[in-house]
Amino acid sequence: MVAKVALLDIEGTVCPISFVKDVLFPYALEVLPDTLESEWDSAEFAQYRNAFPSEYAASQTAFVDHVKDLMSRDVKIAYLKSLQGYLWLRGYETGQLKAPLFPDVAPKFAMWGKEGVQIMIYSSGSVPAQKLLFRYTNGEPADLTPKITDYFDTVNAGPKQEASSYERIAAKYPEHPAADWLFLSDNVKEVEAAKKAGMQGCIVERPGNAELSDEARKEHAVIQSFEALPDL
Ligand SMILES: CSCCC(=O)C(=O)COP(=O)(O)O
Ligand SMILES: [Mg+2]
Repeated sequence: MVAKVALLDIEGTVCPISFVKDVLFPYALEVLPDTLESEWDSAEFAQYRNAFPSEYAASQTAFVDHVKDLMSRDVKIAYLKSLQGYLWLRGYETGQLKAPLFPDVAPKFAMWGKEGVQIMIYSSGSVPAQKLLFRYTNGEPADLTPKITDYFDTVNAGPKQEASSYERIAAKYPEHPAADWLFLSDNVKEVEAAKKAGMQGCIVERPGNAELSDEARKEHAVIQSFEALPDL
């Protein structure tokens, strides 16, 4: 496995799914009513409110009900992801939120840095939300953003289960053909899409992730820790 770019998913790959479901989502729902109360008509909040379908942007009650419904079904739609990033900002800045990265992640970032391997992120979370998560981690140093070259989400790259999204990402770096990229994710369909686009792919199996099928284990490389990755 020789790669020049490590392209990383977030949830279920660098941090537990439970951090997103049991910490980030409840935090967003907790601060939502007060945020709407104080910012509903503000110019800053307009970009988030106006991105919602008009029937939900019309009243605070409809807005909250829709956000709750989307989050209960873990719908990864761009306007929700964008709002979540905004709601999490204060939580990270005040120290209430800190991303619990798996212990093998930061050491691997350091190693890739030494080896000249570029680190890029591709998550359903919005780019601003991705930057917050890597800016405020439980690691030492806590801020891993200086090690990350670029960030991709469903807005600037497209859906994560489509090969065309990975082609778009690779095309931004003509010096790195698709074969130079290694995509790491907990999601089998995402890894299959990356491989279809010509990237290398590997499934990351973390505690709390969905069970992998025998077929997925046969078809793809599966690791439980970044330590298991050979030097790139
Ligand atoms: C980086 S924001 C928090 C995670 C999140 O909201 C999300 O949807 C993560 O999905 P992923 O594509 O990283 O599995
Ligand atoms: Mg994931």
